[in-house]
Amino acid sequence: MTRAAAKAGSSTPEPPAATAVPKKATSRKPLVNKNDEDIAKPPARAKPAPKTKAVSKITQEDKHEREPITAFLRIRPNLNNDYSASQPYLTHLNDTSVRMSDPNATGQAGSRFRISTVPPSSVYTFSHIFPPDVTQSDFFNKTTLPMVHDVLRGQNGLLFTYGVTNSGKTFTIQGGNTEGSAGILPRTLDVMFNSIDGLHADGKFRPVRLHGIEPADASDSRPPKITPAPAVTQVLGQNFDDGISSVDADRDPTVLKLDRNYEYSIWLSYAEVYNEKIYDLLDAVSNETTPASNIPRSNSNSSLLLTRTALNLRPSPSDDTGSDTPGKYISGLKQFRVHNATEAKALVKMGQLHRRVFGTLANRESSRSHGIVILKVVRGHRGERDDPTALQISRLTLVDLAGSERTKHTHTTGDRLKEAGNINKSLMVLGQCMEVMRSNQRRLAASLAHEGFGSDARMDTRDVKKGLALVPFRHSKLTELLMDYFVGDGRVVMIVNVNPYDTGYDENSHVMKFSALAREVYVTPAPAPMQRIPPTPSKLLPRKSQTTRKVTIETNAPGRRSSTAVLTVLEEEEPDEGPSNDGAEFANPLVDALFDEIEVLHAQLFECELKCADIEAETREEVMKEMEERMRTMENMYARRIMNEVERNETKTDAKIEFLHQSGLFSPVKRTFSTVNEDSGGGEQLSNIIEEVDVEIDLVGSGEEIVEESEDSDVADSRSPSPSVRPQYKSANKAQSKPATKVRYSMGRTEVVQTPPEGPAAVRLPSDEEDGNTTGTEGNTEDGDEGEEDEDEDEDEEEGSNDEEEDDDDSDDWQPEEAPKAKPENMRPQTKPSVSKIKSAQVSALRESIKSLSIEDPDELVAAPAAKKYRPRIENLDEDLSDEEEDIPKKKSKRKLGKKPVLTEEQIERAALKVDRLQPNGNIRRLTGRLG
Ligand SMILES: Nc1ncnc2c1ncn2[C@@H]1O[C@H](COP(=O)(O)OP(=O)(O)OP(=O)(O)O)[C@@H](O)[C@H]1O
Repeated sequence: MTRAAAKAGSSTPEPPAATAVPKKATSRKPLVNKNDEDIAKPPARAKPAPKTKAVSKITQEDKHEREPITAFLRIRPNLNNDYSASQPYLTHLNDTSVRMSDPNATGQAGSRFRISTVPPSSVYTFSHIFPPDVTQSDFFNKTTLPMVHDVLRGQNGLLFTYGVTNSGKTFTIQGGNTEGSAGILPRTLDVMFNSIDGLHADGKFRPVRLHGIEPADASDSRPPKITPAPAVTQVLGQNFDDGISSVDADRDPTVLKLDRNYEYSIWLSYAEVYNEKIYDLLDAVSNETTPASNIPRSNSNSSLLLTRTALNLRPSPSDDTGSDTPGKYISGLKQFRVHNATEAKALVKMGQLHRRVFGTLANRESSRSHGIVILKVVRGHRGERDDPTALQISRLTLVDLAGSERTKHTHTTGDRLKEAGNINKSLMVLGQCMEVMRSNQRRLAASLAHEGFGSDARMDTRDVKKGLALVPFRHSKLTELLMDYFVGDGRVVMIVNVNPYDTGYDENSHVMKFSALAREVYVTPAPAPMQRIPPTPSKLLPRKSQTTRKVTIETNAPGRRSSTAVLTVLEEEEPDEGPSNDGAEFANPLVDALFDEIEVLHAQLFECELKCADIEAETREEVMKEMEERMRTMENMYARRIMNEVERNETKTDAKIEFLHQSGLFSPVKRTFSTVNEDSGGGEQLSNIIEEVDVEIDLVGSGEEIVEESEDSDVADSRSPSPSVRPQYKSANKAQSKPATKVRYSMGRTEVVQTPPEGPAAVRLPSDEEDGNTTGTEGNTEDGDEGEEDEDEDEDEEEGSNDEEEDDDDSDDWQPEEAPKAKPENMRPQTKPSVSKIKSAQVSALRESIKSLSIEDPDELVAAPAAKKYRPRIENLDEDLSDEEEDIPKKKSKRKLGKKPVLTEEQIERAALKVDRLQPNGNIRRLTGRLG
């Protein structure tokens, strides 16, 4: 853009704020475009020759009302309840304002960590807000119909949709496939052709550049050939005719009332801006370099080379119009004269097909390019048909912008990153242009509002304009192409599309901010100027640069086989003719460099934000993992502690139970005993041996308690059940000086228990082996020797496993505070010599008889190897006993017992006889039974 153009662009006058409008504004002429009579007497005829461009511009601007860019908001419905889980972050306050609240900042976790600079809640105002349930027809009538009317009366107009991906931009422009869902573009075509019905011009002239006109070819009046290249249709596997027949099914019946003295011809072009290059979507796709055999068939992967050429923008010569209105046109863009809406819609359809074929994301619905449809209306008075200077050309440009989301939200890389960068660049530049225009307009308004004298006197408006900032239209193809609208060449309407259920709150906030900014920019919707015959356009220079890229197309049309094709797209660029040959444009390298710098800084800012977000996410994850690990460790530790505590308590309880058993406080000791049935006649018959006798040989049972002399305490001592008992016993005897000694005979084994006269001071801890012996005996009597051995083996195994368990447990279990060592001699229990020698002799004899039962060492029988593990701390045992005596479960008496020696029947018999002989009236209870 030239400096002059930039100045002109930035010189849009002040907004019509009450304070900013000088008295001069009251003398402005009414809007000429509102009156058909004004159009009938176009300004070109009466236009005085401008002395200078600047003066001319000011004059032209001052003639027309300025108005802000109109911004409409359209809220997308929640289709198919896709976002049922989320709440919309837009609240529809009234027809013009809406509140936007960050869903992450409403007291939920994470709001403290928001890195977004976007405020959590803001109210935005629009010219009108359309709720999700607005119909396409209503929307069109309120947003676009007035503009269509203006265009047909000679006024230029620009309408563009702005919003993030999936917000409904394409739906708004093109519409859907269902009845009544036609969008703005097809409805515009319908209304235009409905309105000019019977008013078609003969088409002697065609429009060129922005405002130019030239004699038309005869071919221009023929209907356009609406057939995409065969390659394209075959690639897509679609019959294009089907598409055409369906385009006109949904028609808008609106008819606008026009001045019937005028004739009209309508011309259509369709371009796209992709990767900062402009392509013609209605140009025939060339595949000349590809042999016909290479045309891809269904499901084939053969490559097809398609070529298209990128077009340049050229400044529209000012002598087209005689005005200095700047602006650029797409050089070489094809335009077709369309005779009816159906024809026009078919062309649009073909353009969309090409857009899809050449799009890098051909299989996605998302538009990554800016689609631009330009409708030109050539209007001439019936009486001046042959006078080209009486013709007026107006333009309506409809732009479907690409999604405005940033790269960080789309996880774009490689080519997509470049593509996204270019989309962002053009939208960013659009925002910058608006920003600069707004600030220029404010400065100008402030200067015009200034009142004063001398040095304080109001500056000359021309001087103020010289100091205004340059609007950077040239920095993107999009703004360069649309710049003439912003500098006073028509009305501008922006449609903001928003999907309030989408997660892109930040992105939508930027969209809203952009719209707020746009609404503060004023444009001058001047009527399109009248024409003069332009000079013949210069010939195109030979093509220069080429780029190729691969595009993969997949089709999945319903009812058809899916097909895949790989295309090679050759994109050529026409040589840029450089700055305008009319001298209207020159570049300022410093400004260019500064804008480039801004872009670089913006890119760096994006990068930094992205990195920050990544680092934050990583840090959060690390912290979470560490916390989880710690929690797990603590959980395990506490679980282990609880287990240890439980085992310790169990051990303690076991020890107490054993202690109670031994101390006789808990229950009578029951033991099994096999003996000879007296009734069998002398005990000769083994068959009469009692199978199971619950016998307690209690030598004290009938009141004959054998209490040994202190000198015989060795007996008791030596038969102490477990070494572990001894210190306990000893300590108990310290308190109880007169322990009683009980000798028990149980199933061929003898045990002598020191029982203190009072309380449970004397302790004997039975071993598992002991109890096991009892069980084993029961089994033996039934199964005989063989079974007995098996049983023993099984028991051995079980014992082994128990021992293992116990050993394992030892590591975690409660440990005795102090393992008792050997009992010192002088600590042996002392008993009073209060028992008769006869009884003592009887005991000795009994012992002898037991010895004779091949039991070498009776101590072995009562040894309690496992007792070492269960050594209760007896200091507090009395208390514990009193507390827990009641709770001791009876099943404890059935603990698994150890192995014991087995007596033969003969031995049992002999022992029994001896016992009988010794104590014929003794307390031996015999219960009859049988063996085997
Ligand atoms: N108002 C609406 N009513 C019904 N469906 C809608 C509406 N708006 C959008 N849609 C549907 O939502 C989907 C996305 O819309 P669309 O393609 O127009 O989004 P977009 O903003 O153009 O996306 P992109 O920028 O990626 O091209 C489409 O399926 C479209 O039909």
